[in-house]
Amino acid sequence: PEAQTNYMQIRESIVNCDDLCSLSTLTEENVLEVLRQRFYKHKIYTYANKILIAINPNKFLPVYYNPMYVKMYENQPLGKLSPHIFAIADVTFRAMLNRQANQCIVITGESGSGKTESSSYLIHCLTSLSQNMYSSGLERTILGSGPVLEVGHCYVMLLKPLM
Ligand SMILES: Nc1ncnc2c1ncn2[C@@H]1O[C@H](COP(=O)(O)OP(=O)(O)OP(=O)(O)O)[C@@H](O)[C@H]1O
Repeated sequence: PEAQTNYMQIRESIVNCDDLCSLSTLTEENVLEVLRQRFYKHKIYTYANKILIAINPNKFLPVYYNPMYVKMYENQPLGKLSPHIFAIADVTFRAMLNRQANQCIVITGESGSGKTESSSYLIHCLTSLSQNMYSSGLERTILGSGPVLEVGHCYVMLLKPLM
């Protein structure tokens, strides 16, 4: 029973590892194990410091995309709450406003990994965050136009402050 308890505790700590940089031993095997165990628990997002790793669940996970989540992640430092794409949108948006400087989000992954889907969630969140400043047709316009720049398996989304 003691070995069983230890095993459960190790599993639990693996699943709760929100940031790969907090692993005491950083090996490819450990990284993959964390991502795998989290994925089994429907935790598709994990940080590697300020990088967000998203694993395509291939099904809609409503728990992630409740509109309330945009509010929840608003103005929160990265890493304070569970890893989420809305957190990335929020910190980038805030950095753009506070520094009055261009910011960019790079989304990369192989074909079918979820780049387009992730771009849509980012645009959705950025639109909500900026709804006081822009017209409500913005999201439709941006979603219709697709990512700002696509190079190979890489999308680059540029956020530019209004002068
Ligand atoms: N976060 C997600 N939640 C639910 N389903 C997702 C998610 N990400 C991706 N998918 C599913 O995976 C499919 C493929 O994703 P997507 O089209 O975004 O990949 P991609 O990286 O843009 O592919 P390509 O480079 O070939 O255009 C989507 O149609 C969607 O069904």
